[in-house]
Amino acid sequence: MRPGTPYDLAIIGSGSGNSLITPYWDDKRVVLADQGIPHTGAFGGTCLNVGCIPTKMYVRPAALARSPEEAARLGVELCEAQADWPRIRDRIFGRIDAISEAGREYRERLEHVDLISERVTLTGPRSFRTASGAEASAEQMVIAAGSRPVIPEVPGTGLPQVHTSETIMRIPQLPEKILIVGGGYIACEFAGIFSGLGSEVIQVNRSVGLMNQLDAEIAAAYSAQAEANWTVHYQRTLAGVVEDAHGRAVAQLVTSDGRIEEITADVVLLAIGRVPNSDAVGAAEAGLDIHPDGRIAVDEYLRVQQDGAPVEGVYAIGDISSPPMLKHVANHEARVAAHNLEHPQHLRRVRHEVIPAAIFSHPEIAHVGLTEDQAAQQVGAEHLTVKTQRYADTAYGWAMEDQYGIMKVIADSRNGQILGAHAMGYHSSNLIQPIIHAMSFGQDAYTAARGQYWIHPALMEVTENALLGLDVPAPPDAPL
Ligand SMILES: Cc1cc2nc3c(=O)[nH]c(=O)nc-3n(C[C@H](O)[C@H](O)[C@H](O)COP(=O)(O)OP(=O)(O)OC[C@H]3O[C@@H](n4cnc5c(N)ncnc54)[C@H](O)[C@@H]3O)c2cc1C
Ligand SMILES: NC(=O)c1ccc[n+]([C@@H]2O[C@H](COP(=O)([O-])OP(=O)(O)OC[C@H]3O[C@@H](n4cnc5c(N)ncnc54)[C@H](O)[C@@H]3O)[C@@H](O)[C@H]2O)c1
Repeated sequence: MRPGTPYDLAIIGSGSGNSLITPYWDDKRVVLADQGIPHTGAFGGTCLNVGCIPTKMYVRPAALARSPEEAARLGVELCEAQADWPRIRDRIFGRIDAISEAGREYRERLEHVDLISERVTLTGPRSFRTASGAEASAEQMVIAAGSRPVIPEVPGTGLPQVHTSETIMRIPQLPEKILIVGGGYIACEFAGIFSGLGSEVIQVNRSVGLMNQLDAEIAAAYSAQAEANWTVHYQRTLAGVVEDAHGRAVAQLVTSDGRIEEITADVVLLAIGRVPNSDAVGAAEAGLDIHPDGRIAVDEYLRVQQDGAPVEGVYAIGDISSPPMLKHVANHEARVAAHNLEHPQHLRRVRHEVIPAAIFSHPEIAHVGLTEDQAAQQVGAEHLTVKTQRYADTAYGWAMEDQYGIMKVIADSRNGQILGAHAMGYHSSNLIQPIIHAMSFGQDAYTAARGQYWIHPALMEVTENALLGLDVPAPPDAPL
């Protein structure tokens, strides 16, 4: 680091923050601070090292390991699947660690970029101090310091058998039995992975049902599938974990009627949410406005707020400030922040209207827009038209002998505006994309269904039929 003169740009966080260093900064001075991923010190943030990418690299082998069961339904006998965890793990991290390391080396080589591999704390909106005491300031700043797993304040979470998403993917062996605490994205994705690879999975959730934040029909359908695929216990809260004489974890759970229940497992995975790292960067102490859930407050241009007013040239992006903690949202915000840093006189707004997401569990879930309950509240239940299309009622669904796939689309029956879509089943994250497209570009359901050819008999006919099933008016000169 070069003490004294301010940098042109300071960035905290090498996840989405790393992509802000565009060629515009080639003749300027940039400082990028990242303390590294806990336990490995890896460069490049959550998605690459401990998030989206490695989890989905586990989802694929887990799906393959399930194929004998699916094949048998279609009359094909495959031999029993045998997952080789060390090989799966080493293939995944063999690729990821190399990419992370290459990213670090590239940044270190750049003359105009100083990389600080230390924890930093804001000393003001445009300045920070490193853990070793060096100070830096900059004309412009982006805070992209992400989020971290919530660790419940109960005894035993420090035991070596107890993991979060940051450590579970590097364990030495596939656990025979895993206890997963939580009923959201991370818990459900890992339940799908470990059950597919052959572990006995017990998932416990505080409330009744899994993925309760979703449309109620999809949450209920998913919960029923999960209950069929692995063991699920509801209304259990973790009270602590101890180690037994055989080195296994014994989780103590409080039931809804106050009893203590014990579950013994090889490993315990805690997946009960993530909190923004605003406290870890000292955002409140630096005078920035913080939402009650810990997110740094930003305006529509992603400028941080101080006493309700935007701070020029200081931005926050990604999990530290976004309501949805999703990589595609963080990426979009990085593009907006990159533009606004380079064009302070022509700021662009962030686009948060149509945000989709997928949960890569077994089955996979995808959603965009309002749930049916939210849509009813927003436009009135009497104005809704809703179609739930079963995969099993399409030609490709017959080919798959599909048993549970559904896509539900919700629209305003007065004008065909698509308000939301929710799907569960094979490749639902792909099948939903035409609806994301239609919603993003303001295309009504009638036109989206009939204004294009749909390849027959592709699985995408699920999406076509869901749209065709809505009771919406044909616009003037509608496609036939
Ligand atoms: C298991 C898992 C699976 C996921 N799967 C998906 C998915 O499939 N699809 C999807 O869209 N999203 C997924 N997500 C969410 C996604 O990973 C995040 O939304 C995204 O990575 C956030 O990016 P970011 O740039 O805000 O933060 P990060 O990528 O977390 O970057 C923040 C960086 O800041 C550093 N940092 C923090 N505090 C300091 C400090 N004080 N000083 C210096 N450095 C600091 C951290 O070390 C980190 O490298 C997943 C998350 C997890 C945990
Ligand atoms: N595919 C994806 O896009 C993907 C995958 C993983 C994570 N993520 C992102 O990461 C975020 C965090 O994921 P997550 O699964 O940890 O959080 P989550 O908010 O999705 O789910 C948290 C779960 O933990 C439960 N819970 C909360 N506090 C609890 C407590 N004290 N005891 C017991 N249970 C408790 C909640 O009821 C909920 O079921 C997600 O919201 C999502 O934005 C996205």
